[in-house]
Amino acid sequence: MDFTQKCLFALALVFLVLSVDVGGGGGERRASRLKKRKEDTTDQTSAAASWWNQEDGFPSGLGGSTIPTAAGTGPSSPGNSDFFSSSHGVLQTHPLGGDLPGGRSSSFLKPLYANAGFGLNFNKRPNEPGLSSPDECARACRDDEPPKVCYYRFNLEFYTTLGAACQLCLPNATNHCQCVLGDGFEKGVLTINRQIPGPSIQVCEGDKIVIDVDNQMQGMEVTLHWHGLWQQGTQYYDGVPYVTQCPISEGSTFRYQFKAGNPGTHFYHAHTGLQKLDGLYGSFIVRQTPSEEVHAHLYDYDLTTHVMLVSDWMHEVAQERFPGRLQRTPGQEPENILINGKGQYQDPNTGYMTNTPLEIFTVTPGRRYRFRFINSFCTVCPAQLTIQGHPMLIIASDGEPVHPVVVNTIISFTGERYDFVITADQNVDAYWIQIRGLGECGNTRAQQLGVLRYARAPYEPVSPRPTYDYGLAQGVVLNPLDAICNVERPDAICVSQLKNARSVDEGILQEHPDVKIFLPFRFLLYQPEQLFQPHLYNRFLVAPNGDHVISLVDGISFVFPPSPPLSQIEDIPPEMFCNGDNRPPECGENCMCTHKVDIPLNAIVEVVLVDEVQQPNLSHPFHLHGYAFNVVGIGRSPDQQIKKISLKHALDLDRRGLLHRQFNLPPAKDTIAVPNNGYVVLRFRANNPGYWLFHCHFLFHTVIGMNLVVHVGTHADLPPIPPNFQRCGDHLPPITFH
Ligand SMILES: CC(=O)NCCc1ccc(O)c(O)c1
Repeated sequence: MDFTQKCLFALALVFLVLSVDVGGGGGERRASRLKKRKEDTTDQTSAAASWWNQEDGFPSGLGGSTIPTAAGTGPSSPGNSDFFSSSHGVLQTHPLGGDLPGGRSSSFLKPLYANAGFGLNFNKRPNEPGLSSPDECARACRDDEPPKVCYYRFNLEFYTTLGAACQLCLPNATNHCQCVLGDGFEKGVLTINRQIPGPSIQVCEGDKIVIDVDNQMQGMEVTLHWHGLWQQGTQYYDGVPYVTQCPISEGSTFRYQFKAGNPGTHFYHAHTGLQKLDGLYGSFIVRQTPSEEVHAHLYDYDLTTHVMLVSDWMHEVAQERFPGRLQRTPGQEPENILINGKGQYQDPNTGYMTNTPLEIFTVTPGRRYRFRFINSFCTVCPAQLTIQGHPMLIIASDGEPVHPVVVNTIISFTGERYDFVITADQNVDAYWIQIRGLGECGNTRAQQLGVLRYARAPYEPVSPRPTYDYGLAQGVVLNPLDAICNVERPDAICVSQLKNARSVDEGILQEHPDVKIFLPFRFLLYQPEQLFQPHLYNRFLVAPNGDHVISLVDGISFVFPPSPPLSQIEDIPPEMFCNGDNRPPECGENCMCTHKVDIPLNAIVEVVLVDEVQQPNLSHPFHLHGYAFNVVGIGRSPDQQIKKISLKHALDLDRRGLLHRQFNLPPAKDTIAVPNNGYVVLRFRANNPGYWLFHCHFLFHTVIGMNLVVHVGTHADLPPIPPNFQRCGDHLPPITFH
């Protein structure tokens, strides 16, 4: 395809966008368009609010995924996908020069990291010297260069997909044009700088990060959590509401500032309520210099554009599903999946498919590419990633390097990250990338496609699209759902069987830890007559099967205190805190309090998570803030006659030495799925003082209490509270009317 053709296709897209009904655009036009839709489609309700493949759209067979990138930086010009390139795994600015990283990406519609913090907001940038822009920070890391101070400004708003901004996206737009397409379905969302995902933060280890979060969401409070960053020395900026900070109130700006202390593929997301599901998330990559990066020799390129962030996507705002409906799509299953915010949607009733662009990752033949995969799901569905014809060499999980292992399919859970290397050694062509939602997503058959495209190849593979039921061949699977992890097998490997590529703290490998904590977790099932009584307002979730439940960890359903213990411990009534050994009196099965486990600083801690949920298909991923832990064992009961694991049984297995533990380079992670009807043994050295949330990373389980706080050290171990740190809490003065 030559340049003129590319422009034509781009123009076709713009016209198509213009044909989308954006409302308020003249009654005549609107009426005639709606009429046209009537002829084109059978389902009026969904078609009227969607970006469907219409007969007058793209030439047939081309679809949205054929859209070229920005003029002059299109993937068909040789080598231009290698904006950062090197032959030694070093990230360098490509000699083609001229363009800023923000000016190119695999789609002109939404560069991953364009313009974060500048542009119209430029006047709000602090007037301080020495701040670097997002583009300046997304660079090749070098030993001979001092760290930068990377400044980001995040504007959080209510927003809408397919809005009027989508008419303004020109093919040569170098800035983000504020059009959020999602999967082509029109709906209300929450955005950061009018992008989903939000701006990509890409820095070097040791850089200082400053992020001004301006909350302009009407009637909402918010915090952002930097998932995977340990916040050593900056505990106050971990972003957990009522644990490490007061939430950012509407209209105010909160400045997060911390060092990019631990390298790797991380991400960020809202930690308040259900906002993450509505669009508040983005990638956070901390690169190393080639001399520090243990796997630098395994790849040629580590591109800013080869971040693959996957998220689940609903066609309504998240609150519609919490506590949840009984009749109309009960439960919390997502309608779709997005790859870097992009995708298409096929209406299961009409068969109509939107023609929004798919995400395209461009590679040059013969080269080796590092991909950084981030699972930013909210629901319970595991995500299965397969790339047609391209095995993946796993080199890191949750930012922590492992000994390389080749797999063909990765199964991951929300909060996990996997780094892998792909070699572009196949025919110059385009290849499908398939993300399938497993588990409960089998009901909606949610899946998404992307494209791995060799430079100068077509934009869409010629092979048929993999479908949910006839997908790409799985081959060797990382993290099989059967979780048989204590044996070598030809068809699969578990993340717990990967070997740590760094040395492991000797203390972790001792037989006996200093502290050992068993944490069983389950749901508490309510009968409606227990729940719906006068003056009783217990929270609950309506599960897909109609069950009304809350979550319990060690018999406790976590509630947030009114103030953050980190900054306002004196404002929290001491009786609010509890744990398995100190339950509130007479709470019975329904104990609601601030579950807090105290750990001495520097202790070696072992946690045994035990799945007492017993819901087939559900494996709960637990995420620990402030740390990476070593995964020492994953398993299920070896006793054939024991059908269901329980705390009692896990304790018994441990006494008999039958809990699976292996001490040969256990991998480090910060998020680990506890297999259904199984357990996980993890260990860490409690060397980071603070109040660290430890929780199931399923969003709807977090809001019904599947959390606890790991409190490490004492207040004397903590850095001082930042000046003018916000305060919050109850206002309960004496009643003054006498
Ligand atoms: C008593 C019980 O455990 N009921 C099942 C509750 C449940 C909750 C959330 C889900 O996603 C799910 O599939 C099922």
